[in-house]
Amino acid sequence: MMDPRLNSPYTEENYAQMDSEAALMDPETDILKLDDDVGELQNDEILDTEKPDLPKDDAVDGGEEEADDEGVELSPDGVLDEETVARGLSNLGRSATGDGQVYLNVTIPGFSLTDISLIAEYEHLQKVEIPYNDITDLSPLGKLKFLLVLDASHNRIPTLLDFEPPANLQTVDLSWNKIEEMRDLSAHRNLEKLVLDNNTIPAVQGLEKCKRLKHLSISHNKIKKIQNLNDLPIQHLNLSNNEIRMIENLETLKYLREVNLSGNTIRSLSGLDHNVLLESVDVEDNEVIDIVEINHIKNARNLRDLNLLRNPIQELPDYRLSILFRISRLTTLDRHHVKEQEKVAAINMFDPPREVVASRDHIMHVVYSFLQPSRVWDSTLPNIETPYPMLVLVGPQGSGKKDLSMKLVDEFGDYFGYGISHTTRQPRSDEVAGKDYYFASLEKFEMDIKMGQFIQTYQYCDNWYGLQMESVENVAREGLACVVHMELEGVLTLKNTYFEPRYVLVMPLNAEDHERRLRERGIYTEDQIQKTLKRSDMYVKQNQDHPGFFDMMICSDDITEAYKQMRRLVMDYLGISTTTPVSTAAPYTITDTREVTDAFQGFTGAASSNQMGARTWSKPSIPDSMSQTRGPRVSSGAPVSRGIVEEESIKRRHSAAREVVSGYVPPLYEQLLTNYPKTAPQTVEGQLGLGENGEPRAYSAPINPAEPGVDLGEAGPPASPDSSSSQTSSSSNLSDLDSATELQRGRDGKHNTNSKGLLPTEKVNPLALIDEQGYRSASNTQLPPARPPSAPRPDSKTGVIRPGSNRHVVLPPIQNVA
Ligand SMILES: Nc1ncnc2c1ncn2[C@@H]1O[C@H](COP(=O)(O)OP(=O)(O)OP(=O)(O)O)[C@@H](O)[C@H]1O
Repeated sequence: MMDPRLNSPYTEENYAQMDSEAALMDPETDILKLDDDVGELQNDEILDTEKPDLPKDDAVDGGEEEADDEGVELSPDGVLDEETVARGLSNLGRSATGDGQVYLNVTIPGFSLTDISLIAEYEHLQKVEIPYNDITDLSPLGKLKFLLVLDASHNRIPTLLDFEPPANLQTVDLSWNKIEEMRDLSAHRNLEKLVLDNNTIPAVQGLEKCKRLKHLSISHNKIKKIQNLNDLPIQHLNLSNNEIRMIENLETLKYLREVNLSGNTIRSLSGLDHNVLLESVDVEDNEVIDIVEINHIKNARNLRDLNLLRNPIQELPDYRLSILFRISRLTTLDRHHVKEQEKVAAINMFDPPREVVASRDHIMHVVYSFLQPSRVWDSTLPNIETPYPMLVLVGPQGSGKKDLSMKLVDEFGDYFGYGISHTTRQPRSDEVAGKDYYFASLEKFEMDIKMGQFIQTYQYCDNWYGLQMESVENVAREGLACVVHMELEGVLTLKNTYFEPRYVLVMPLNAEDHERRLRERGIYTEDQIQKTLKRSDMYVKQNQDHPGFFDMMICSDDITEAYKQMRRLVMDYLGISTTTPVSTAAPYTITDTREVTDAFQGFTGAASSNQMGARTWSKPSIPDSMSQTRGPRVSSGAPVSRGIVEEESIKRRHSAAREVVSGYVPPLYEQLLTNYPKTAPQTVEGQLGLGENGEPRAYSAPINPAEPGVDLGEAGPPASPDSSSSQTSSSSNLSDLDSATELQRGRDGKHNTNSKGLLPTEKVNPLALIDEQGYRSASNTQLPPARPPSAPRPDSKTGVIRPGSNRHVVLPPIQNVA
């Protein structure tokens, strides 16, 4: 057998041949490895991939001797012999001195070696693997000047690296030995990886000069305190299964990427706050109990792997989602791969997007309402033609939307009623229960939720707000469109319902004015003011990010101006001349009923021929069928000015017609960018009514509080015009009214009148109407039970008109009239 200690067992010829083949050889075979490669060889890999997987028990104990197949005894009495070394050599390559070919590695596991003196003669070895022996003395290694990698794990070595240091020793595995303490390793300053697992080391020390140490593992020892690691470039630190109680002195480990502190008695993750490059944290089997501990590793932007198994924190409800919510970038948690769905679930659970909250809110109310005995809300029942008309003023607190709503209802009481929300907040001194809000205790509010009463609810500044179906229905039953005001979240819920309100964003654009207004009210805390101001940005963003979400925006910096704008808008809806006041408080005179009729008709004509969309507002007073008979709008010989919507619509149609005739097809981008209204222009039907004998009057039903069967509740009905004042206002605008009355004539030309000779929508109590139809209402405030499927549907032919949705007047869409 050739002497393996020789520099080159091969001739120059062989070497040349090997040199050329080197690149082709499989590195796995471990037959040929040039010395150039050794330097680049990842020491970790060497240890990991080449270390024989020999459990300690399998190692040959002293006394037993190895023999090969031919019966040759290897290293008798634990003394390393040449034959054993020869068999363990591998990786032929250029020597570090560059003067020949040598074996660079030796692997001699499990030979019960106690004496390795012979190894000193193989001075070119760069990698020595001698695990699973009984070695106590490594001093012969001092002769291996070129040693880079040492694996002497599973031996009986009592002292750490107690031999003359090879200049470049980089990787050392001395796990499973008898080392009782760490000594000064200043001499091994090129150490990059040191593994000292399963010894009995009580303290980390002696590493101060190891300025290249990247990997330190001292698990299963007796370490009580993390210390003496300052400023080391450690990337992987394993101090698992020690007696460590707190994480400390790691802040200077700027390169720390992986830390394993499992199997200690650590309660807090504080101490990891500054290790921002952490990718993996393993604190399995510790005493981490509080979810807030996670905050200490939140700053680690690269953290992907976290193990908190066997910590009390696992007992927390929704523990896994809580963690994922706090650190959503994790890919592995508690050794389990994190699924995308979990991350979504975590966000939906702990910080759900407003849309999700709204959907849940909606689902909750739908479910609770289904759990109640089935009810049909006639007046707001959706139908294929038009939804029930609602106007929602939305904006941040203090934007003035409530004032605008109230004022609108005051002035346009013939058209709008105020939808009173419920709230758990305390009434203010100037507020009237049942007018501003229905004030309820939290218990009552919750009970109402469970009773399926709400359409939507929202918690704002610790108080609950909600709109009940009955509030809307109360307004609808009067034949009025409902005006409500709410925060954005309420709108998001409403958008899930079958209601299709128009949404007007009332926005104070000047933050300072807004703040001043909030402060002047003197009812908000500083926190509330700040929250409100912050939420203003949210409204602006919502408006920008979701074009069309709001049908219109009104700047409410100047509330008077805002109301003017609102008023114009509403008058435009209603087709009322903008030059004339409408309220009984500020009546205006209609000089020529024709003008009114014509105005309405013109409005109808324009919009009805507009095919841009289908969403409409309805006013449940006038049969649709009648609304189609109107002619063009002319007033007193002069054309009545059209609404802006109408004008725009006509312009668009004319231009479209011209383009079609001329064969012009707009390019795609133009089609895409054309700023059509987000909401569809509609057919405008009877909004106006003619009184009997040609008298103009309000067509909507003035509710007489004294009238039996009508319970107005605590606060009475939503603002509703007084019928006498309406009637006497031949002056009263409601230019509309003339034609509306006309429209309310039956198909046979007769009025659908009740016993008092009034139009059903004017005097008929909807509840009485329901009773007439055989429905019973337990109390006046209660709505009727569901109509049995077999029950005849009330219709105008029988002279009884179902309140609400079977009669429609349609309002045009909101356009910015500014
Ligand atoms: N049903 C509801 N759903 C959601 N938000 C609502 C609802 N009812 C009222 N809100 C809104 O809750 C917020 C707080 O109501 P509150 O009555 O305390 O407001 P405010 O201080 O009077 O301010 P504002 O003048 O804007 O109404 C307001 O923005 C209000 O519009």
